[in-house]
Amino acid sequence: MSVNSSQKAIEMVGVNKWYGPLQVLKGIDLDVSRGEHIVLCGPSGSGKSTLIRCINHLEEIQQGRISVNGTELSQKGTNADHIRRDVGMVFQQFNLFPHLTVLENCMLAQRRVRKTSAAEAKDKAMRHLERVHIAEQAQKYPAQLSGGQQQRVAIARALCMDPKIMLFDEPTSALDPEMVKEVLDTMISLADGGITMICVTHEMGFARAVAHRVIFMDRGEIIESAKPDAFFSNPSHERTRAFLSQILNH
Ligand SMILES: Nc1ncnc2c1ncn2[C@@H]1O[C@H](COP(=O)(O)OP(=O)(O)OP(=O)(O)O)[C@@H](O)[C@H]1O
Repeated sequence: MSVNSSQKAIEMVGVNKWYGPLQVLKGIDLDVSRGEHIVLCGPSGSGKSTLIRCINHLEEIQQGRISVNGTELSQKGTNADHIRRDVGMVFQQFNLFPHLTVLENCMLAQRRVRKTSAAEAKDKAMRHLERVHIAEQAQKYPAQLSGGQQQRVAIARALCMDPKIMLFDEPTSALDPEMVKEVLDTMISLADGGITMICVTHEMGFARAVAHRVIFMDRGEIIESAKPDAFFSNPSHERTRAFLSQILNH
């Protein structure tokens, strides 16, 4: 797992965000290096999803700066499309188009956004479906697949856009336990390929296996950020210890 710490993939400086009167991000400072893998954890409602959704302007921030691969996201998101070219996102609920086949799901954005030819889009879709071991399901519709298979399609679909950064928002939390491993294995092999990754998850085995850094958030703030060994064996903050004992004993 190589990290190029001289080059920043993501830079967040003094980011504050409110939903009405509720401040959900409080002074977030975060640098992510190219090739770095970050696992973001914390209690429900601590702002994890909001933080990663701000990176590609699915949410607007009110204060602070966010840059992606050296391009600063404008406050109103006028250059969000440019930023999103580099950023793939995978959600808890897969978000596949139900009326399109697996193959069509993987071709759509390539055709619409990149104006790729049908043959090229199909070729790339099949390559990524093979990469996530699901090429044989290409002609099926999402509803005909298991949750784990749908999530692997969602990952393949994101990869078809050649993202430099992948954001995962609790990608396994809607899955039956027996399907979690197949999705985590896919993500581990993706991490081995050197892509920059931020993953919101409570899968601490995954964090130990791939994370360069584990970040703990609580009530809109980054409380702790450490390498996995230190994070798990010797967390420095009481709130991190309480959170870890809760999830590890669950
Ligand atoms: N669209 C919205 N409008 C108003 N409040 C919101 C909205 N989205 C999130 N919130 C609130 O913002 C806070 C942070 O939510 P967020 O989803 O980022 O937390 P989280 O740490 O990802 O939680 P979870 O682990 O439960 O997904 C919560 O209090 C939530 O209720």
